[in-house]
Amino acid sequence: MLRRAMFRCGELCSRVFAVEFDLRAEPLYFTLSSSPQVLHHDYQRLFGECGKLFSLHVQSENRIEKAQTHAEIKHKLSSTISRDCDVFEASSFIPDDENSVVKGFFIRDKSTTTLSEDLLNTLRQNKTVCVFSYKREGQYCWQELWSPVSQVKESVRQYITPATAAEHHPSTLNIRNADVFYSMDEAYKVLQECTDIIPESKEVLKLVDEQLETSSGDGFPVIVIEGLDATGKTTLTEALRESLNATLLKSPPQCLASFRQRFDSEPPLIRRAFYALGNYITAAHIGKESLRAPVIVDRYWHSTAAYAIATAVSGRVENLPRLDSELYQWPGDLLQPNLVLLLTVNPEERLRRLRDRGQDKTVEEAELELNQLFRLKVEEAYKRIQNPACIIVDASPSPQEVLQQVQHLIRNKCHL
Ligand SMILES: Nc1ncnc2c1ncn2[C@@H]1O[C@H](COP(=O)(O)OP(=O)(O)O)[C@@H](O)[C@H]1O
Ligand SMILES: Nc1ccn([C@H]2C[C@H](O)[C@@H](COP(=O)(O)OP(=O)(O)O)O2)c(=O)n1
Repeated sequence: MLRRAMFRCGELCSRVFAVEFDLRAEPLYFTLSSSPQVLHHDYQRLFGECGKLFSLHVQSENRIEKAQTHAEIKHKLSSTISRDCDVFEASSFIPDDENSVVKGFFIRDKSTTTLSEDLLNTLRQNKTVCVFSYKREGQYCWQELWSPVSQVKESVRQYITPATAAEHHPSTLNIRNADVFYSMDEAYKVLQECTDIIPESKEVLKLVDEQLETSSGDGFPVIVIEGLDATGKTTLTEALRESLNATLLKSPPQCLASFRQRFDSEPPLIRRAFYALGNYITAAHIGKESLRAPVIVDRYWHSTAAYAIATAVSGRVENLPRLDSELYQWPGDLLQPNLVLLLTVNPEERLRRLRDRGQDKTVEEAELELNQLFRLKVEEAYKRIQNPACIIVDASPSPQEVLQQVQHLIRNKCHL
């Protein structure tokens, strides 16, 4: 019998484990079985190297607790563990089964110290954390529930059995209502669940309650400008406000500005729910303002969904939810704009603009590469969002030329 509620009896063997061994490649997938299996080359690289191997998963019925424990462990692993340790993201899931992912880490400790074991033992005090260790015998490797030497118990050996990739990348399985919210209620519930631990949640919910008098907007056109940081959104939206005599709004709205830093430090579940609610407040403002003048919006739901999806999905662009996935659909209860424009510039020009603003001067190579993967995923997710989809605008020319290009589009599409 397993000591924890985690991975209920019998369930363990129907699960696939995925270790993000190399971010540019597919994870390494394995299942468990009671009979030994010969491991081939890739698995030998992960399990065959010398050192101690562990995996650690967090499972709890309480999603806020689960998200926070996962974030704390991530922080502890990156700040405490020695340089001789490799830490990889690892998850366990039931293939193509929505919401089945249990997130965790895989730890390879090549040191001669007991630092990782001491740390794992501390983390294990938390009832939601489950630790497995891995042992080798020739070409075989097995997993068993880990406990410190002083408390060794009989544990069931489960042999590592190579598995193939499932149709949907595991990191896409838990996106709905954990990273992206498709109704206000779902995002609202998350903040309600954390009012005890994050008092600011109450204030945010109060602002949402006060603002929610949305008209569906039969008034002036509503134009959203989207794009990665430093693609020129501020420059363009200011120019459009002047030239169209428009009202300029943004999401998250000004009334949430003082809460942003607080929620940015929270795990994705809470952080994304905060941004989702920001869109509903902005929607209420749009509803009112569009009765008086055209409205320009600096970031809206495309940003919320694209960043959330790109952060949730690990590794390559190919791992994103498929083109026709429901995950790219606009929430049914959120006011739709008339036009969404996505500003794009090539990576070199964007870096130049960031540098001119005094940012990103000391980005290390590795981080640059990760940023590059992330940027590609955000842009691709932006382009896949539907109803309304965005129109791509090349924002590399001068501010004046970009403005003219956009004015032309607005005239054609919105008859302004
Ligand atoms: N079309 C453009 N050509 C060259 N530089 C630009 C252009 N648009 C904006 N910039 C500059 O690039 C930087 C980022 O622009 P900004 O409008 O602040 O982007 P965002 O709001 O998307 O982060 C600023 O220093 C701005 O002056
Ligand atoms: N409507 C919005 C706006 C921003 N976000 C999130 C998405 C990203 O995590 C950040 C991007 O913010 P960032 O500070 O880069 O943006 P600006 O510099 O304000 O253009 O905010 C969102 O989720 N929804």
